[in-house]
Amino acid sequence: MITNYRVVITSGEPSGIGPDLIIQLAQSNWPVELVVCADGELLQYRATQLGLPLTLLKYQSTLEPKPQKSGSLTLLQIDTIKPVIAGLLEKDNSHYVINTLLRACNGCLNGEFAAIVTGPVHKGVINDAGILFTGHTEFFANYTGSSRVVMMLATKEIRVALATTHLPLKKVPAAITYDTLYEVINILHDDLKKKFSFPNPCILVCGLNPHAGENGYIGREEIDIIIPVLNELRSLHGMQLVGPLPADTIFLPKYLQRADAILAMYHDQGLPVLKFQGFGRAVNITLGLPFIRTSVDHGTALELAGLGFADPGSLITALKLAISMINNNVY
Ligand SMILES: NC(=O)C1=CN([C@@H]2O[C@H](COP(=O)(O)OP(=O)(O)OC[C@H]3O[C@@H](n4cnc5c(N)ncnc54)[C@H](O)[C@@H]3O)[C@@H](O)[C@H]2O)C=CC1
Ligand SMILES: NCC(=O)COP(=O)(O)O
Repeated sequence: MITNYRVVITSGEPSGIGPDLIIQLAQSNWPVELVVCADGELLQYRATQLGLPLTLLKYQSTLEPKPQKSGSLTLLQIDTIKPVIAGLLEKDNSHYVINTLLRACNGCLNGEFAAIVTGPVHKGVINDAGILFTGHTEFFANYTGSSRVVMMLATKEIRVALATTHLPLKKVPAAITYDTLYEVINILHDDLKKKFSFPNPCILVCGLNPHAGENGYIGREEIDIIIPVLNELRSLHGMQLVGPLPADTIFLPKYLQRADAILAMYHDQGLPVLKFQGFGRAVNITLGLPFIRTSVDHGTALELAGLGFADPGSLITALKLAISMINNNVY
């Protein structure tokens, strides 16, 4: 296993559970150096609230990366703007959140970090601060100039990718164009091969409308867009694409057993099933970025911050997946 590299972790919303989870993560040895983009004072204060030991080591990019010892984290200091109170949003600290993302992203682009693992942010409060923000996925895509990225959430048992990400529901149909869907399936197919080692992945594709449109009587997107894209990709590249299938039955075990991934047309078509099946141990992965990015499957859970009830399972799984992707040399 390659161990001499650094993974950068962002704290996410400072008043949420992100800091708690990172401190919990630090209670084990890790084979790689964990560089946390966060405010050290915030982490120390939260560690005291949680009653957990924490030593912060100053990040020095010129030193050789070292495996991270239990009870410690390497700190890349980013200052919060206002005092942080667990559970209480403060819009001015949104600039802190964005600064952590920018620093971590730049570090991935310049080779300082082998992967980024993100803690949960609060999209609403970032917008309250006057910063247009719909999610990390779109933020990293824009910042890196990636023309198209794909959000995929995965447990050990299922992988659910999304054709559209954080969009108001009424904008979804217009966003599912021939070109978009074509690119999304290409990225998904490519990454399932390269990053998840499926030699000839089988992707099940949801319809957009109830009953996948019922032959056009309950919507035409299947006939006008989805079927032509699937046909083209099958005939040009020999992809194993099944569908469009009705989204209400696509997750039945008999379909799932042949699927390497399910492609849902929109956020709440696919993610409720995934979260019902594996909340707390799923990972959110952005496909199509120039670096590895994994994240938690949950949000900021403000009501749990600082209390010691937040489950670090998803963050731990996200970090383990990032490490295994680095070791499989997927970039
Ligand atoms: N990766 C990210 O940055 C994500 C951010 N969000 C943001 O989080 C904010 C809150 O979103 P919600 O819809 O309330 O979802 P949420 O995931 O924060 O909370 C949903 C439920 O799950 C529980 N929960 C969440 N994480 C938990 C954990 N680690 N351990 C134990 N229980 C946990 C919460 O207490 C709550 O009952 C929103 O602003 C949303 O945009 C949501 C999802 C992902
Ligand atoms: N439901 C997933 C989510 O909201 C996280 O999105 P992102 O911030 O990773 O883009």
